[in-house]
Amino acid sequence: MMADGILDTVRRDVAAFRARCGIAPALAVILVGDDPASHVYVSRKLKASKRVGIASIERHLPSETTQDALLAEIDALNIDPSVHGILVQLPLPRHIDAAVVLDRICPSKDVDGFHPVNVGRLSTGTQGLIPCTPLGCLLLLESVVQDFCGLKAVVIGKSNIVGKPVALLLLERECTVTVTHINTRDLPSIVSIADIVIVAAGSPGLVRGGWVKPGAIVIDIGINKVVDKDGRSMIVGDAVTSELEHAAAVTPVPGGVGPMTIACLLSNTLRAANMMTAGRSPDAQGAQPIPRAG
Ligand SMILES: Nc1nc(=O)c2c([nH]1)NC[C@@H]1CN(c3ccc(C(=O)N[C@@H](CCC(=O)O)C(=O)O)cc3)C=[N+]21
Repeated sequence: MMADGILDTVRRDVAAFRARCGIAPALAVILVGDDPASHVYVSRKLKASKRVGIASIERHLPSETTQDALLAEIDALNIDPSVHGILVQLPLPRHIDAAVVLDRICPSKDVDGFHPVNVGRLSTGTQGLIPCTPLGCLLLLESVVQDFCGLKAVVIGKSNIVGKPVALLLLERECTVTVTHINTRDLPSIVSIADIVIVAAGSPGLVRGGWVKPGAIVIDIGINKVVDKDGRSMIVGDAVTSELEHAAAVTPVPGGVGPMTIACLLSNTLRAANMMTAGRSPDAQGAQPIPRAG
């Protein structure tokens, strides 16, 4: 799996960082409340950190934590020089305004790439920290696409964490990008022109075989919990994989974009640590190039 290759590279580069700086890169993960899926994701992130030698700090706060208390927690991590990356697991409880919280994270420690400074950097093609899922999609695409120039990419979904940033990354690669969403009309006919289909709609079975042209590449970002006919619950994506034999490549769910997200989070943490120790950060002057695969 490609995520394993990235993790191997991160592990090697973490060792070099430790040799040079005498400390390990450190990732702080803040989890508010008891959402079971969030707990599973956070434990995966912490386990993967351990595997590559990144130190992790877990802050588990009760669901009734006030917004001010959460902001104070972020402030403390922001000024702690031994912390290189900060991630606040989403979704947050309803009484907390996620936009205010994400705004508070120091952009140079924002390993999710959700802070407006990093969003702005991405939109101008000059940022430091790229959101993990979109970056993972790009790396998967780069493993099968030699030249993106002029390819037609259709993105289904316009969220801030996936749809919009992945569209910007593909635009930066000179794709012709169409962003579609829940109110898009004639979605199947729009998808049918695509060389690259990126689906992040959270709708199981949305993308049917007949929507996708032969030879297209499908990146499936959906994570949907469904119950099969024997009553077992399982995770499926947004594309009907069994109908996509005519596609050039389709990412599976599970085992596709999800593990890449985690690998990119750790890669971002190492990058944040390297930028910080080199006195260069995405909120300082000096733009960082978008990293390439390989
Ligand atoms: N601040 C923040 N940053 C995030 O990056 C973030 C978040 N909040 N909130 C939730 C989403 C979701 N997410 C996933 C990460 C890994 C898998 C993953 O590894 N999935 C495996 C297992 C799937 C399963 O069995 O559950 C796979 O697809 O193979 C899935 C989903 C990160 N998110």
